Amino acid sequence: MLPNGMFPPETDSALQPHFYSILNLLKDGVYISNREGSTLYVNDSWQRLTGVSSDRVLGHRVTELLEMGVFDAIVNPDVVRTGKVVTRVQKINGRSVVLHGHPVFDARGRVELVVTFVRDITTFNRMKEEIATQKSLIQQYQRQVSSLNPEEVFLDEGMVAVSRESEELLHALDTIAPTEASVLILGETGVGKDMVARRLHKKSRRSAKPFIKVDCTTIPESLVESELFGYESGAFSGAKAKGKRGLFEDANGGTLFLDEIGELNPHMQTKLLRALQDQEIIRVGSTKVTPIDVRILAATNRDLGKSVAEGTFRSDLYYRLKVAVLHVLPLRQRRDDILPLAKVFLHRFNAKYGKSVRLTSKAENALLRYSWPGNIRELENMIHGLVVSSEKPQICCADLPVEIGGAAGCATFSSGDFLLEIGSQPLKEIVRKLERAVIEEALAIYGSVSKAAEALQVNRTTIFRKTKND
Ligand SMILES: Nc1ncnc2c1ncn2[C@@H]1O[C@H](COP(=O)(O)OP(=O)(O)OP(=O)(O)O)[C@@H](O)[C@H]1O
Repeated sequence: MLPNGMFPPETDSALQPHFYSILNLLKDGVYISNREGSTLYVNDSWQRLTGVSSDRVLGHRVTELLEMGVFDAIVNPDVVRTGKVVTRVQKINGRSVVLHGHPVFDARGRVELVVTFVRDITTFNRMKEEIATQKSLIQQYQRQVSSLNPEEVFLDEGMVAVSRESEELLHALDTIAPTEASVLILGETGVGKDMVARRLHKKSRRSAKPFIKVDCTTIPESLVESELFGYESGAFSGAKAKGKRGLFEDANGGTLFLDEIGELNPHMQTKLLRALQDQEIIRVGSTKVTPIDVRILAATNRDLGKSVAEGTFRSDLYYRLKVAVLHVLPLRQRRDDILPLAKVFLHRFNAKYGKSVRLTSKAENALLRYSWPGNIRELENMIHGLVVSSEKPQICCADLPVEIGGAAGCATFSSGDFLLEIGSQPLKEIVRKLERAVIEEALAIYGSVSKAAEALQVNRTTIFRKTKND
């Protein structure tokens, strides 16, 4: 292919054929031109990569080939001018190739040849494009999903934990979860003890095994023992003929969550303590011992320490259960969770009933001021009720149950209250918020944008503009 004596000039002509066969073995394409730019040699890989036969280029100058449109980029002139390696991307026959042009100097140090290595990057480019498309699709989906409801999507398994207090609880929970320790979960009714227990299980090494919840108050006292430990055939009248496994056996390998443990009678407290200490149970009516491997979580809204002091709860069981303790605070002691929770519940019930109800800022303030004796359950039920019964898109203060709206003084509007509520802020910001609160109130009262606009003597676009989300 290369005329004898042309390349490389000093190479012994006997070695030249070997030299070319080596170049032909290369995976990368090789393209050689002289300092004038005439094409001297292309190897087989170059022809394969570009789909251009050697006849079309050999003997032609690279500049001519550029003009003829065979290439759209060349490196030869720049390599000759600079004496340095030059890199370019070239489109040839619809394929993208990357060129690395290397200078070969003569004895006087002049660039005599340019050896260009050619690598196909079409596939690489296509993959890059595909990745970019996938990335933008993912971003698009993320935007869509987050616009549906940011809190619901980004909070772990629907568990809202925005306040510092809740974050601390989650941190403690995640630390305890992977251990085998029994955990006592304390907190008022409706604070989320059940949710905490489920998360403890989920984050533990037992997560693939059963999570069994027992509400100690719902099992009749006479049946607690047989429910927990099971029974043998004929153990008592009304028992199944074949006998029955108890909840301890059902939970084997996993977690048993004893809710309302403070309600357990003294006899059962003793039986439970024995099961926990010995890691084995005996079915009612049987003498056979069955080993069990169960992690115990227990919850109560009672002050168990007091029950111990009063002698109604066994102290040894109490200490056996409280290897680790998690206090779930009442909602009034973690007020930063109130509005995120309210939004999650609004979203959930709006979706369920096909509505798009939202709270006015005054109504939100009322929620923040209320003491929530029934905690998260009370908030959830209240939002449920509001969504179900609301005929308007906005829930204002007056729509809230009296104990909540009344407590916040919703019936009257006072600029003094408003100032106290929002604290020190620039006047412009205060006016903007005040304006928005008035418009929201009007929307809630009049039930539609047109009617509110008419009442406030502005046009509809003003209402939309001033109430759009910040
Ligand atoms: N952090 C949270 N994020 C979202 N929802 C929550 C959270 N905590 C509790 N809830 C919801 O509040 C309701 C009450 O929670 P849960 O049943 O866990 O409370 P509890 O303390 O176990 O109540 P009880 O003392 O009556 O057994 C449930 O519907 C639960 O899904």
